[in-house]
Amino acid sequence: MVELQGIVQHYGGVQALRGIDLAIRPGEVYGVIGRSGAGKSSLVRTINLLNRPTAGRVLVDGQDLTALREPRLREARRSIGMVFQHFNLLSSRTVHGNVALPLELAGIAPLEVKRRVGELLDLVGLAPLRDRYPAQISGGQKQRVGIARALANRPRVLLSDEATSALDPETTRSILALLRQVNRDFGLTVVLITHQMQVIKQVADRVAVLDAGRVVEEGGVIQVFTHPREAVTRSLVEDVVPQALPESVVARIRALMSGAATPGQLLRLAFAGEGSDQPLLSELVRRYGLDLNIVHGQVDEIQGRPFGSLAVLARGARESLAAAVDHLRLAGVRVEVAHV
Ligand SMILES: Nc1ncnc2c1ncn2[C@@H]1O[C@H](COP(=O)(O)OP(=O)(O)OP(=O)(O)O)[C@@H](O)[C@H]1O
Repeated sequence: MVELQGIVQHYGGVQALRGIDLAIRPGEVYGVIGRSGAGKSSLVRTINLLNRPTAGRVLVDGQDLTALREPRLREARRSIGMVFQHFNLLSSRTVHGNVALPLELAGIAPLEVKRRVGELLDLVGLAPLRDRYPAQISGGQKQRVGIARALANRPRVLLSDEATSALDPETTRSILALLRQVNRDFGLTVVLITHQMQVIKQVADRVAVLDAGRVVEEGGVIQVFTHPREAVTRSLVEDVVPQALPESVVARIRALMSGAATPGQLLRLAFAGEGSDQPLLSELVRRYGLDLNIVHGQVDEIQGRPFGSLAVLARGARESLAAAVDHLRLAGVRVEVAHV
């Protein structure tokens, strides 16, 4: 469990964090998103006191890190691993040497270091490259070294500061799969900050939205992505869950609605999880005799659970339309009757 209580971070006159309270559950993957400058890096760096906050407390498994002094602080920090956007590998050390470093610093005996590094390199799939130098491996491989190094002291928490931002989409997917794997296999709590919503969509359980140094929204990823409350969240998730209908679609709907004899309504449907497995639209046609025309939409997946949004032009008697909207809402679908 990672608890942040009243975290404030000032850099001279800049107030980067203005009172953050968060409780990150053991074993979850927790995402932090926000615009550039929102304070994401500052926040993740307070968790291992890479940045010591101006005020507030950081508790890991109930231990207040902000109250510790060396050498106990150094020891406590070993329970928190970190991976970085630009990998931060030592160019003068081999792959093996980079992963060995934190173990050597912790005073582990050379034979044990060798054994543990061997295991870690197997885990991240880099055993054959153990004698290469960072300049001789790809970005994705460098990040695997970064992850192996972060796991060396068997941490309980792994912090990821834009770990996939410098990687192409395919490599990103494989690194995220690795993070998910270590999260599951070791029950590791992962806190990741990213500006890539695809990353959150793929691996996070819960997400916090940071804006100007404050948490403005927090919740399960499906909830936050499909029902964003704040304007900043809506604009961030626009990439993966489009909020506004494209102009061309609006124009097409207007054309379809004008000149039609039967009254029509544009319904914006947002659904997540189990509801999306039901044949809801065909039921609306059968039960309420509606004419449906899907004008825009997408169905996607968050951690294996379907979610999506549809814009449907529905035509039929006024009472039938109202009954159909109730029917959808009862089935757990969020419905907005949109005006175009
Ligand atoms: N060492 C520093 N000294 C002075 N100001 C800083 C320092 N680090 C960050 N800041 C300022 O604090 C604010 C938050 O920065 P931070 O890097 O935490 O945001 P971020 O959300 O991670 O941004 P980005 O996504 O662009 O990396 C910004 O206004 C930034 O300019």
